[in-house]
Amino acid sequence: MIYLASQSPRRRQLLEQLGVPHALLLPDDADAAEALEAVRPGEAPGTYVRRVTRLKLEHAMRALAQRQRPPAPVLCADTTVALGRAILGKPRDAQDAAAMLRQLSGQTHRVITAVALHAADAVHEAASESRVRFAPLGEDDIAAYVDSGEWQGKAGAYAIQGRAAAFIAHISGSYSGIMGLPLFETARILRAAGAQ
Ligand SMILES: Cc1cn([C@H]2C[C@H](O)[C@@H](COP(=O)(O)OP(=O)(O)OP(=O)(O)O)O2)c(=O)[nH]c1=O
Repeated sequence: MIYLASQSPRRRQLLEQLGVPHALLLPDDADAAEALEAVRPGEAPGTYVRRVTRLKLEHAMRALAQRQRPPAPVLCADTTVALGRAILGKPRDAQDAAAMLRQLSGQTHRVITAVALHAADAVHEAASESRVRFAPLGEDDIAAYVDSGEWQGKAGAYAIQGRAAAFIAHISGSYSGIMGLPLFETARILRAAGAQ
């Protein structure tokens, strides 16, 4: 059994796909968890996503120690959308979501997901980077998508596993990584740690 330190239902679903028995380790304070995701000025997307993943892991390890739950490996992840050097996080509101979708329209961006696992006093890390090409979007496409609410809580304001699939002309890389948990890399670090 491992702990999945994540509030994301997608990550839970993806880990189930691997058949890894797990329990959830959720933060007591959602605002503190959100604060971990602040971007430093000038930080490159790959550096950012790895740093935030390590912070999430440290946060989760503290929660585990405080709650006196049985020890087991702890897994966490972070996903970010990068357009050039610009980091597109989760949109603040509908307007912000529409602005992100306008930026992504007709462009290729990267989706980077880092994973980190604490097991037997060692930390194992991996990351996947994918490229995603959006078709040009009309204002009507953007308005309908924003109305659907699917952008909420999604890096870059879209979900490949949802209606935004209709916008995506091409991907190269890891579909599960774009969704939030790269299964190839996750399985590899679980095996390396003897956790699977
Ligand atoms: C690009 C993209 C992102 N996403 C989601 C995955 C992540 O849940 C979210 C990025 O936010 P994250 O901060 O990586 O994760 P989270 O806050 O949802 O969960 P936690 O930190 O508790 O683990 O965007 C999709 O579901 N589909 C997509 O196509």
